[in-house]
Amino acid sequence: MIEIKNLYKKYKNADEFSVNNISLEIAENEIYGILGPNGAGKTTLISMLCGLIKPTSGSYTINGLSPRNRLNSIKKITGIVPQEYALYPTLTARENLMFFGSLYGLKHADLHQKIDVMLERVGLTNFADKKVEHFSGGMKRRCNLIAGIMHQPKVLFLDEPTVGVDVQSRNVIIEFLKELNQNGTSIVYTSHHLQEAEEFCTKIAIIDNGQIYAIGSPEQLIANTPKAENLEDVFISLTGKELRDVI
Ligand SMILES: Nc1ncnc2c1ncn2[C@@H]1O[C@H](COP(=O)(O)OP(=O)(O)OP(=O)(O)O)[C@@H](O)[C@H]1O
Repeated sequence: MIEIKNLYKKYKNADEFSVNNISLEIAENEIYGILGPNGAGKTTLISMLCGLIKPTSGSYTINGLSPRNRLNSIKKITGIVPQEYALYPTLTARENLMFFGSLYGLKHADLHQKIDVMLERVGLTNFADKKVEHFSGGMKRRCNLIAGIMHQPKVLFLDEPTVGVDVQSRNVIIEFLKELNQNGTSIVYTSHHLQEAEEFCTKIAIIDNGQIYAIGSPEQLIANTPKAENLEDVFISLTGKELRDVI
């Protein structure tokens, strides 16, 4: 589904590579976690795969399509749920979703019905016509999520989809994502919530300093790390205990 070959990214004026020779294969229908400490390169990697920023070198294909000549086709089959809310605060949830749906070329009649179904699925029916600026963090995250999947993408990229939400919202988001996956959407996601990733992901790449440190299913990663009882133990063993403070 996704093949990444020797991908590098060095931002303008940066001394170091933020993504430093990453090669990965992500199979169809996987729930693939890209995990790493602050500044590891997760967002940079996902942003390149979404076509938001250009690699310095290296290549990737999604469903056999290369962004060099098929970026528009890639955009049609991928969905993005960014870390920052991609919602207009002064519009209502429904208005936001109408806007994103039309961007994806969905027809008006279908769109109304689809929005109702999606809002219901994430528990936002009663707030459909309220402005997003009044929403709680969890409500914004759930609305942000459906904005990214209005066109039923084959691949969905999610950058920390459950950050800053309560347990109830988290559960709704994760259950919704599992359902999407069961209906044929491959998922690539980043998170700092290791217990969530351990339960949710079918495969995980742990990255740091722009490089891959380990790849495997959660069970494989735990089994291959001496004394590890869970994914957090694996993570600490690979990336260390040092703080990653940068400004
Ligand atoms: N636009 C930019 N210009 C210059 N450097 C950047 C830019 N964006 C990110 N970086 C640097 O690239 C490195 C990787 O950052 P990135 O945001 O990809 O990491 P991350 O793993 O997503 O971190 P976090 O968990 O904090 O979101 C960091 O050193 C960061 O400071």
